[in-house]
Amino acid sequence: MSDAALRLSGIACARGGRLLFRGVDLALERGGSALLRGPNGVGKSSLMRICAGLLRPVAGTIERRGRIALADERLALDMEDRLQTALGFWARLDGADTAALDRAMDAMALGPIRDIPVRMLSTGQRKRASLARVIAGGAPIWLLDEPGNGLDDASLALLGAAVEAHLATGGIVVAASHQPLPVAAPVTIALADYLAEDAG
Ligand SMILES: Nc1ncnc2c1ncn2[C@@H]1O[C@H](COP(=O)(O)OP(=O)(O)OP(=O)(O)O)[C@@H](O)[C@H]1O
Repeated sequence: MSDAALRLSGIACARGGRLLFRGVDLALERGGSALLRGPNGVGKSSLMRICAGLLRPVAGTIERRGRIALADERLALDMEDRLQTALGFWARLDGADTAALDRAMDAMALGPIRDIPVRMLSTGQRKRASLARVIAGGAPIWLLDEPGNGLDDASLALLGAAVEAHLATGGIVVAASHQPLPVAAPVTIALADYLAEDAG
């Protein structure tokens, strides 16, 4: 992960023909983290998708060095599979071995529910499962959209520890969150400061 980087320069975003924000800059190198803040609908998830390469900005440039993993409200796990099987599918695609998957499941305390079908998981368990998918995948750049949603205090602590460990090994984390990102001194982007003039 030593040369991971994510750089945004002058990013502007439009959805449904409406300009949301513009002029967003961000430069993260290894061990760097950023927190996107702002009210509902300001464009946090849209900016995450731009970072992931899933949405094209209407202006600006983006440079990614290193693989990206995105965890958002889409669980992206087969509802009928057992949790471990569903996570194993992604681990294989990501080239992660069984030990990496086991470590990721341990990091999110998923061991006791590994045999439960995904569709039966609670809200917080699903969120932990999607975080385990990201952890197991080994991508240096994590994009976490509302990673704390639905998590109890113990699970929030697990999230904080996982993020801290990732940054300590040279990873990069961008989180859109209504809660504080559980890491020290992230770059904070308050998207409301970048509203386009015609975005009411
Ligand atoms: N596919 C789309 N087509 C048109 N408009 C969209 C589309 N996706 C999102 N939008 C609009 O873009 C705006 C920003 O949405 P986005 O999900 O990025 O906001 P957000 O800051 O993440 O909100 P929240 O805090 O509620 O999750 C919203 O007004 C939303 O309705």
